[in-house]
Amino acid sequence: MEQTFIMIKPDGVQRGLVGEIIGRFEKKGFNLKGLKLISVDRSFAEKHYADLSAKPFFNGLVEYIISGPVVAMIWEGKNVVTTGRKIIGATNPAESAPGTIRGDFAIDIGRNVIHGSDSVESARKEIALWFPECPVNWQSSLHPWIYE
Ligand SMILES: Nc1ncnc2c1ncn2[C@@H]1O[C@H](COP(=O)(O)OP(=O)(O)OP(=O)(O)O)[C@@H](O)[C@H]1O
Repeated sequence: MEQTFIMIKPDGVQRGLVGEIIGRFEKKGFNLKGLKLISVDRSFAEKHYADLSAKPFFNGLVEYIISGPVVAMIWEGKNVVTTGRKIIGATNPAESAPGTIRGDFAIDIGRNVIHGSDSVESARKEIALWFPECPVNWQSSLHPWIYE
């Protein structure tokens, strides 16, 4: 089954949005396959955002991600990468629809609360980076109540 990497950024942790965000993914029907509260150092944050290293906001983005602990998660389910991005909302909260996480809880693009992988391939790379240990292997008993 498809997996995605979701990270609640330091502002989301500081603002007490962890339970709310996890609840949205759980209630949708996705399965939590990995979860940890972790502070990352500069070189790790630079590695995670390596694709954006040429962007003018790169240094600010790295400072933001290392400014406090983040919650790193693996979520699993059918189309979870694309649907996860829909649950999260547009990158710039000014353009995120109400009902999405960023639409409901964020104002500035540089404090947009959450990250979600943008493709199955990025999810694979990000899960390998953030969860080098083997995540717990379990299956939800709700499967037949969520999938036809
Ligand atoms: N113009 C900007 N100014 C400040 N920060 C920005 C800007 N554009 C993007 N960012 C930050 O960089 C992150 C990564 O940007 P990207 O273009 O990959 O968007 P995204 O894929 O929606 O976000 P994420 O990777 O966090 O899910 C954004 O979530 C945001 O925190």
